[in-house]
Amino acid sequence: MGTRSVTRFWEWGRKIICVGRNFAEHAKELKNELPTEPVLFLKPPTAYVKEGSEILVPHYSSDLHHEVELGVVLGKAGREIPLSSAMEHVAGYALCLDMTARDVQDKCKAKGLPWTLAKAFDTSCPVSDFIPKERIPDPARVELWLKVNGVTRQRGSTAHMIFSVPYLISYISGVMALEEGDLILTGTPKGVGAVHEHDEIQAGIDDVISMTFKVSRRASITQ
Ligand SMILES: O=C([O-])CC(=O)C(=O)O
Ligand SMILES: [Mg+2]
Repeated sequence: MGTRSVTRFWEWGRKIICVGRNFAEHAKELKNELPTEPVLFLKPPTAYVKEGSEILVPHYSSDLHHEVELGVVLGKAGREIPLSSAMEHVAGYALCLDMTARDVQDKCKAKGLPWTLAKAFDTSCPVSDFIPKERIPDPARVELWLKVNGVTRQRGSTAHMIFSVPYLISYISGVMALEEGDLILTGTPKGVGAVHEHDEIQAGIDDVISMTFKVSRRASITQ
């Protein structure tokens, strides 16, 4: 492959590592306990969707939720990364949605099963353009917001994260090697809720970026 730039990280086919329950108010609204260490799950790179394409409700869900999150784009590989140098591994950021089939996730939770069907389906990871690191001098001071059909549903500051961006990088790198082009979704603030076919989702980071997606329904597979 010729030269490729991490500014188009979604084309690299690398890991998407998601952190759950990283905001106390969101853990509470879903009646989950506060985590004592980060809750992690994965999405495949086929989950990516960019502005101009639609978010598809999976055919097996009738309760698709939006979760607006700050994404961290890795610029440098590493394992067992110390907290003190964690930020050197960040190339930049992206505004992300962790689309979640909540009805399916609730069933998985009740049965103690993994969340793959609820979190990893095609179009479950809408992302903005790459945001260079300099545009966000402090990832603990990012104001995230999300509107559905013009009505504000989520607004929250990353100041309220339970585990900080450098801590997450260090922690995750002790579980799995981080690679250039990986994306870490850092968890959603409160206010998650359902979206339906024909809805318009608008999300943003104050003073930095915004993006818009339409919701459509995926046709069921006839077997
Ligand atoms: O609520 C969930 O499904 C966990 C999660 O992804 C989050 O907190 O961002
Ligand atoms: Mg999430």
